[in-house]
Amino acid sequence: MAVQISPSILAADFARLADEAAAVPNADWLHVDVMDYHFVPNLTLGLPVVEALRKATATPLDCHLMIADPDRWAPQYAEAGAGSVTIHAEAAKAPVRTLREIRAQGARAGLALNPATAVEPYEDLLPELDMLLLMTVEPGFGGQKFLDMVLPKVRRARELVRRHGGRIWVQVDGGVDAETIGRCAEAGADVFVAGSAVYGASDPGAAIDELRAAATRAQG
Ligand SMILES: O=C(CO)[C@@H](O)[C@H](O)COP(=O)(O)O
Repeated sequence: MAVQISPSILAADFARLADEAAAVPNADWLHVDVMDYHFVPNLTLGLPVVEALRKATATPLDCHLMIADPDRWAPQYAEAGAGSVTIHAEAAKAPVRTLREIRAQGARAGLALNPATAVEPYEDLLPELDMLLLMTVEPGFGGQKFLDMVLPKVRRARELVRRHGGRIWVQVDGGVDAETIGRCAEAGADVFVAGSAVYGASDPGAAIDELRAAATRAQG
């Protein structure tokens, strides 16, 4: 599948979110990290900001819920207009119901796995999914170093997805930059979240072009 780049607004200026969204017109998605001080030791934003961003940009929102009770809140993010809503396997208590509710609201449904969470136990959930998100840092903060140990899991996820028809996107998130993105693409990822590498660059749009080119080259 063609490479997709999803810049993470966690690395953007929160006081100027509409401008920051406008600074990346070539992004496929805008990655919105929702954190609640419980599932991760950080707090970011919630539904009102997602609703406001939805009106401020035409770029679809890729909401990644790092929250303790995704079963309660995920459908509301889809209802608020997110194009994709991803819940964590480690937090969801009723993932089948929640993933179905996300889809019923018209959004794509994603399942995220922390670096130490294996993908194989979730094979039976694949029919409920549009995307698997493999964290390549421990969730909670931007600007961390990419964890190479996740790359074999990216390969295994791609193989599982292939056996189930190849329809599901494989997203990587954390420490993705112009160097690490090639290894992720080569391992089978096709959707790339990048915070610091995009919003830390002097020209965020050019940084996206560079990431896309590096991933496309590595896909071969
Ligand atoms: O979900 C997270 C962190 O928990 C990510 O989306 C980060 O925001 C990515 O930031 P960089 O590692 O690219 O700076």
